[in-house]
Amino acid sequence: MFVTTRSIASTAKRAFSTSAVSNAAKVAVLGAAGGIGQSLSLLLKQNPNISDLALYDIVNTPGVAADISHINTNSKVTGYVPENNGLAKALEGSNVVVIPAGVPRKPGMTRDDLFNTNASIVQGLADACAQYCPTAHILIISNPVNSTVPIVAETFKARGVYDPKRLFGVTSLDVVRASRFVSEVKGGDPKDIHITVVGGHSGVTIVPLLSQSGKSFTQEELDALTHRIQFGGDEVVKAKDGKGSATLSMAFAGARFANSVLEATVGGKRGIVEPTFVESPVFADQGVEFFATNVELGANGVEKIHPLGKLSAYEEKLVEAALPELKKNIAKGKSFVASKQ
Ligand SMILES: NC(=O)c1ccc[n+]([C@@H]2O[C@H](COP(=O)([O-])OP(=O)(O)OC[C@H]3O[C@@H](n4cnc5c(N)ncnc54)[C@H](O)[C@@H]3O)[C@@H](O)[C@H]2O)c1
Ligand SMILES: O=C(O)C[C@H](O)C(=O)O
Repeated sequence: MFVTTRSIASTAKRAFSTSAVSNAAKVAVLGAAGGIGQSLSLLLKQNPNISDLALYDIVNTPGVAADISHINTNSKVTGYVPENNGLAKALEGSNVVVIPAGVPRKPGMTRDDLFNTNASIVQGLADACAQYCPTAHILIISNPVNSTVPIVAETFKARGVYDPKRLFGVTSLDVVRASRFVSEVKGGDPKDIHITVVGGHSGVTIVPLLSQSGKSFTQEELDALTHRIQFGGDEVVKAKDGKGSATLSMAFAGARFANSVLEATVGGKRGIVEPTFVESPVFADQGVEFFATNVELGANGVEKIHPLGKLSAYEEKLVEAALPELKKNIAKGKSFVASKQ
């Protein structure tokens, strides 16, 4: 169902003609009525690089879209639900698709416990993206990211449209948390504290490289900060006490990552580097096909995958612990898609 009566054809045309900036884009949010989806859509409405914001969910998007559409920025907001081919209409002409659809954790659950529900949701949405916007940049927030990203890759491969440069697992929240948590211990403005976080997005697969921050830490600080960055999500899950996981900080981190992708792709800006979980050569020789490191973004998405850089002995051990878990998570995502074919 449309919130406005405009046809999808006119939506697509407008995406490149009547915005405040000449290179403005269409962005679709799938899962837009959820905790992350609503706040993320609110932040994206303030982004001048976006001319069309298409909000899709299985419920409630007409209301969310009507509400956000009153904000006085240039972008046009449309809301879609599955009826009347809503998903196809939301996706057609999209330059970027952000996916926070799926269930969040409750206390006592791991992200992998979400697999049974979220794998099918993500696969279904990925299959629609492969059909209706095969060249869009796909940003995956839905957990478990270590498995949902390979699910999207395999789904795109099955349709013959996979481009590894255009698929990103969003790990920005780990980096946002790391700079905040380090500032709490060491002082300073978190915006000036840059912590590289590599690996994946769950527990021991989240590997902060504190030795590269230019700051010095006692062993006690290293242990405490590393644990807090790896398990920061649990703090929010526990505090929300059964009402979900991080939504507001995730929306902030997701909007920042989406903006970087837009600036590099449709905006033509060069030299933007973001941490993200992508198909990567860094540990491919050890059978780990996807890995998060800093990635330079370019016109076609992934431009250059940065290496790990120099690691301390402590960090080498963290990476060693992350690799088998990552390998298992990636294999689980791939075999899920294979089992459906
Ligand atoms: N990558 C990260 O760093 C990160 C951070 C926080 C949360 N997450 C994950 O993001 C996901 C969403 O979290 P949330 O708190 O927003 O959950 P939520 O339950 O508040 O919202 C999820 C939304 O997805 C929608 N949805 C379900 N199936 C759908 C489908 N087939 N198509 C479209 N929409 C569908 C639901 O209707 C709901 O509105 C969870 O899997 C969570 O674990 C990831
Ligand atoms: O912890 C979660 O389940 C949500 C998210 O992955 C997070 O890191 O906050």
